[in-house]
Amino acid sequence: MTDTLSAAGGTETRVPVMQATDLVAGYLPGINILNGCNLDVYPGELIGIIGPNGAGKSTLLKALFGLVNVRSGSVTLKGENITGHKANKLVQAGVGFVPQNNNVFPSLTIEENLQMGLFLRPKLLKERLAAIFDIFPVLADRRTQRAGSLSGGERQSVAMARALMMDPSVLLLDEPSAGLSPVRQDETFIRTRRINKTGVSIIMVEQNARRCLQICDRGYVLDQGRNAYTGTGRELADDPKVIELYLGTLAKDVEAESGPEAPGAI
Ligand SMILES: Nc1ncnc2c1ncn2[C@@H]1O[C@H](COP(=O)(O)OP(=O)(O)OP(=O)(O)O)[C@@H](O)[C@H]1O
Repeated sequence: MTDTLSAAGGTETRVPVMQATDLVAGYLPGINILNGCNLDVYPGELIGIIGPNGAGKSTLLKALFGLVNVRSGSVTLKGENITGHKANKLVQAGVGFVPQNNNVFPSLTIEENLQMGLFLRPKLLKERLAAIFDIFPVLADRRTQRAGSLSGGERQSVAMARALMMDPSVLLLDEPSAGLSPVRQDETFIRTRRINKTGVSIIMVEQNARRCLQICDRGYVLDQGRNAYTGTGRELADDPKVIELYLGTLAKDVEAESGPEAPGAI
């Protein structure tokens, strides 16, 4: 599906950067986790996906990135069908993915981690490192430090930076603030918005639903593998039903679970 906009002198048809239509997907035979999900992200948008534990948010990201078997429905990238394409092919086509856990190579330095993100186009290393260090200046200062010695927030920065090395059109972020203190969570959200402002479309799954809705252009509430509510971040954050069902305790729970983290993190 495309969106037709009025523009000076005529109409302009916008093609979504990425679009999922009626996605059904799951891990085990006969058990579907996604039960007909729909999602689209247009150029330059920051999309938030929220919902209760087990709703299928991470599974949706994995289905977009070819990491879980799509049983029916489709995924397109700039209008091209990419349903079921493998992750390496998707990276080459302009999709970046930052998983929630195990998202850095701990024994490698920060710079080596970033280099790994560009192994498909090593000739661009100097140029891409300069662009990334512009967004993450602290990574440049600490480029020789091993990723295994970094805090959770710092690792998250390295993982995001690595995914950006290929200069993706769309970046998929799986709970980037998970396990971080409130201050580090805030830094992560600000950084995510900054990356988005450089022109990268972003689809972000988040447990910190309120904060996610504050920064995203549009959001999707998933429940039991289906779209429950969709709207702008503001519309969802102000919707009494969404507040009652999904925001009331969720944000408080996440804040209570977040532990302190060392100062001076990236
Ligand atoms: N590798 C797997 N094999 C089998 N079942 C899985 C696998 N990964 C996730 N699931 C199941 O899929 C369901 C949805 O999980 P998913 O991680 O997508 O939910 P979520 O909305 O991201 O939840 P959370 O906020 O708790 O991370 C859960 O019931 C989970 O147990």
